Amino acid sequence: MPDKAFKQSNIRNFSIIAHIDHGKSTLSDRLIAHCGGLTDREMAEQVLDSMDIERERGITIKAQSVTLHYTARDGETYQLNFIDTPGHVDFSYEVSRSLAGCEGALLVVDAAQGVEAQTLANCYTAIEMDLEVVPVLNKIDLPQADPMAVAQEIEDIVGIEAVDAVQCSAKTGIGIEEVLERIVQTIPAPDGDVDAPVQALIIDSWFDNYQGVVSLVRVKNGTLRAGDKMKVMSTGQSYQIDKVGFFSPKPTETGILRTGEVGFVIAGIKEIQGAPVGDTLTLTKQPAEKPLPGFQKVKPQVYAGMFPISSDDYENFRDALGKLSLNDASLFYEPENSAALGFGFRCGFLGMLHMEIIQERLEREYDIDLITTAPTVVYEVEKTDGSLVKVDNPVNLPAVNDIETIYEPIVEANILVPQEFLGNVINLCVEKRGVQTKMAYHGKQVAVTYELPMAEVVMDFFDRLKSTSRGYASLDYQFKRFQAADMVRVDILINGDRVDALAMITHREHSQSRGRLLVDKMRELIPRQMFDIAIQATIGNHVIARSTVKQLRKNVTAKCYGGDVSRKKKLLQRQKEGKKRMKQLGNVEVPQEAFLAVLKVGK
Ligand SMILES: Nc1nc2c(ncn2[C@@H]2O[C@H](COP(=O)(O)OP(=O)(O)OP(=O)(O)O)[C@@H](O)[C@H]2O)c(=O)[nH]1
Repeated sequence: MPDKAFKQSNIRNFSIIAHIDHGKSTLSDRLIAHCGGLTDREMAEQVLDSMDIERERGITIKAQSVTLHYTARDGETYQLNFIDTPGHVDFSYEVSRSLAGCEGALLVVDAAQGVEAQTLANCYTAIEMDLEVVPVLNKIDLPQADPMAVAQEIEDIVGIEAVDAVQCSAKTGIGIEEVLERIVQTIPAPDGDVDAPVQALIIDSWFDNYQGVVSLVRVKNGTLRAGDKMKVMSTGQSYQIDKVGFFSPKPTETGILRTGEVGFVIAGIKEIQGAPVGDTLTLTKQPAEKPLPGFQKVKPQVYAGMFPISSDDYENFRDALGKLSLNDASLFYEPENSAALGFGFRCGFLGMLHMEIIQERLEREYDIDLITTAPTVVYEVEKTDGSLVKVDNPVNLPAVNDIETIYEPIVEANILVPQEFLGNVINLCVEKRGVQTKMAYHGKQVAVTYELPMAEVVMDFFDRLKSTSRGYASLDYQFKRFQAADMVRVDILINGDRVDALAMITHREHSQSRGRLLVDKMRELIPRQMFDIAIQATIGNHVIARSTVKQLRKNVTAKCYGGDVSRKKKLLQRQKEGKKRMKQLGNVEVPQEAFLAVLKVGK
């Protein structure tokens, strides 16, 4: 195939920036198919979304890459390295990491939907990183597609030229060759010096049970070969390179990765932290003086406790978190001990979706059953003695008498919404204690900016925004500052015992109603038992709401008359499975849902 006539000037490294559902996966598959990367059978499944969870949720989470060879109309064969990026608001960090390996990005916009906020944020990241942004109008086969209006919208809102944007339909295949031609013509070839000491940026690393750590790298200078001795610059550790190659999308060994190329490196690294993302690889025999700049680190925004239901799983859990955090630098964890839930970890996430995905991966890939506590943001607390502490766990909020002021994190949220739903969006923002700072009309769309408490945004804001705008509003947000707020801790007592894992921090204004909703919700969720269960919400010693689960022995088999034993067994089995997700608190059994009930009372 390609290799004999290798030319650095014929390499094009690019990513695709697109809002969810605008057709990134379909377009990727088209590009792969056009360049002959896979057989029809292999194409039957969308290939780039490799993890099960991604496929089920239909979203792209992890950066992956594929190398294609395209013979262009000018007769030259180009090597296209396409690095996939995730599309959800929680994962903009991973986008910047993928972009760090590229010279260009396709901005894919649904020609029937127009620009959305998330595309915007990622697009600005690409522009800041000096990438060539190539607009692509997708879904032109749809009758409601309006490519000219959307091109104008791109110019107005994103601020890049788009009048002659490529138009295509990833679904029917129209315009796909034009997209490839545009990539070749407008995205610059990588620069970089073949003769300089090797510098390769680790875009991603993951743990493979057979190969050890596999890293996806972008070679910025020099050449990496199988058999070379390489050094991980941050740790100073050296390893012999076993295999190098690229994904086609199947892993293909080439024995060599040259300046400008993107591919994998396997070097028998067994320790999980051996090749951190953002790090630089060089060779021991002629090491580079400095590592590459890497990319900006992100801090987790949301924290929650995660506790294995069975304490036997604790070590596995620690190990699994280590493996997951290898290619997810934004996942934070440290041991936490809860009186109610035992030993577990306090984990930090970028947002709620990130949290759900990690929880699902732990349960599915590592087979660990977990109880997750309600997520909370990080507060700054000024104490009466003048000291300032950060609190990411309601349990650690200092005693009321020791608190001078609590500061809550405020985000700036950019929302794009069609005019007809603007009223609904404004109402939602007001309900969430938002303050409007900007509003501008762009054709049919309105761009509004609000300052909102992060605690309100991370809970159910995104879902509410979507449902109030029939899915049309889009959101992007970033941390702005800390601001003094009248926050209180609401505790939950079950039969008089405070359950540390159920505490929440909330605004005083909402504390009464949320406490009420929470105890009512708990009453629904906690199954009746052999005795009455009192549920109370308190602030300090003050009870703000109470509720009781009346005693009753739920006898599910009573419904089966006669002697159908197998049906009876099945029912008992089902009841047992239902119990698996219960946690025994004192003599009360509390289901997992109760620990997340706070999320359901976000009003
Ligand atoms: N009519 C039409 N539908 C398309 C086109 N491209 C994609 N779609 C459809 O749009 C939907 C979303 O496409 P995907 O490719 O999964 O979108 P995505 O942007 O990859 O979504 P994420 O992976 O969630 O980021 C699917 O139902 C596709 O079949 C197109 O050109 N025309």
